[in-house]
Amino acid sequence: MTLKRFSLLLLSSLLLTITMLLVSIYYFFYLPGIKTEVLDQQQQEYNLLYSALSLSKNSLTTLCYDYAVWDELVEYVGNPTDDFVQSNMPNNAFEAANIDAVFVIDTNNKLIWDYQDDSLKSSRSSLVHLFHQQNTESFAILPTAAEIASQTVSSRSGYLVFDGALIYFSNTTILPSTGHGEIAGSLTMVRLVDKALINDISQFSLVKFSIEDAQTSTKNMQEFFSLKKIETIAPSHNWLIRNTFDDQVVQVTLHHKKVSLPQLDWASAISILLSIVLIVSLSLMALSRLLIKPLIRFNKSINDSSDDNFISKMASNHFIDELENVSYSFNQLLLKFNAQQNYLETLTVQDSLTGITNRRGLEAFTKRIIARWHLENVGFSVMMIDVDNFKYFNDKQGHLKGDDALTAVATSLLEVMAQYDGLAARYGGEEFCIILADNHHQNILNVAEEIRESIEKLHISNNIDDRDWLTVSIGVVVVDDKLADVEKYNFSDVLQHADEQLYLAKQAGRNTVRVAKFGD
Ligand SMILES: Nc1nc2c(ncn2[C@@H]2O[C@H](COP(=O)(O)OP(=O)(O)OP(=O)(O)O)[C@@H](O)[C@H]2O)c(=O)[nH]1
Repeated sequence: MTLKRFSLLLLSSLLLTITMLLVSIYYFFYLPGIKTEVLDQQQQEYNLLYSALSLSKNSLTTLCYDYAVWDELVEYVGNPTDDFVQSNMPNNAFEAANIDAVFVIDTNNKLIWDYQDDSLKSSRSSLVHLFHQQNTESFAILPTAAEIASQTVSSRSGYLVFDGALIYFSNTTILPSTGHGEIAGSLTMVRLVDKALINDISQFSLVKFSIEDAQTSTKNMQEFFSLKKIETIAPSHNWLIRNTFDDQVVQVTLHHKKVSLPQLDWASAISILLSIVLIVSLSLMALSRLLIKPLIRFNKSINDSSDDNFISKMASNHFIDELENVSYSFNQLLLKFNAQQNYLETLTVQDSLTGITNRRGLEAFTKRIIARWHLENVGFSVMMIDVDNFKYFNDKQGHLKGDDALTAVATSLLEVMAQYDGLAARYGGEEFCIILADNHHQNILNVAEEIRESIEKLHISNNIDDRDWLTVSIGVVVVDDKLADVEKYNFSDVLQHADEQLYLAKQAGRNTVRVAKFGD
């Protein structure tokens, strides 16, 4: 698998993983959290409504008891006076306490005094009638005759429907404040659960609710006045409130503020997905630019090198440190490799003893000269240089000294040739060859003489014949420009001619130069 494909695969799986992670977070963490939060809120709203409705019930019951168990009221039932009413039962006190009706009844169930709010005034007789009517043995609202006779203290409260409206009543036997003694009658207080009260409770509890007639489908509806746990999220929840005779009277509907779970917003989801795709694409581009492309270039430069044997340096200044290190190490390796290569190449064209170019190097150099000669008919010169009586030298002074002498001769040749356009090489054994671009007869003769003299001036001890120093004989051939039928000749012909001149130089007594024109 290519690196490009691998990174594409890697980033695709990254894209998939991020998407799945986001979806999982949404469904397994975010949504359940929100669900619990909404359920908690709905439960709190129910608890608040429960407390508020209970408070409105309980406060009436407490107030009724406080008034009923009171010596002055006992006295008043026995001897009703306007003074008592004016100073102790003012209408505005009941209005302030949200009490819509108050009835003081003696032990004979005779109405002694009553207060009714305007909303109930028109139904005054019917309300009292209702109390009496409902007062049976099984469902009593007022103390029964038997209870009065047996002086049984009673306290009753509950819901009733009156003229289609829900009322809450509380009835307590009138007793002296000690809580003992003869029952003087009973006190009934009524609170109308009308729109005004519902509004008050709504404002007080900050919960919106309504109370309506119980619908027909109340079979599975639960009782309101037993603290409930809300199990499901819904826009509203319903409960029943029964009247004191256990009839299903009204249903309470709590309208929740937070009613639904957040829906998946497709526009947001798509924009998140697009953002992820964008981020992943940018990452891919960055990865490609910073890592993949340099590696591909790196690979290409190595591959290309196998075709032309030339390895180019790897580009540096990479953003990724490791890549920079690889590039640096590779370039260092390349430097070492090139140095080795150069060294090996030098070895193939360098004479190991004298250090100057060997015969192979000479042939490589000659190719260019010969090419120009054949193609453009440009002339040149060749010198064959042979150390005189070298066998004798070796025999007398030893082979090692002979090697040193050859090295000294080669070095001297190099020094002289440094001034001229040409190449000095060891041709083999004690024989050297020089190729010069110049083909001016006199110039070449001068160069050859300079070489001959420079060797003699090395003063390498020889002691042969009458000569003290080691010398060389030189055979020179000058190849003129514009030679006729140049294509007929090759380099070996030139060398052979130079060799002939060398032979003549030896014949002439050695330590001498012989020059001839090629072709003569
Ligand atoms: N020390 C040493 N001797 C070498 C080397 N190569 C060739 N020789 C010697 O060079 C000598 C050449 O001897 P000859 O060919 O007889 O020629 P010469 O003695 O120089 O006589 P002329 O050329 O006629 O002056 C031989 O004894 C070779 O052994 C070398 O690399 N080192």
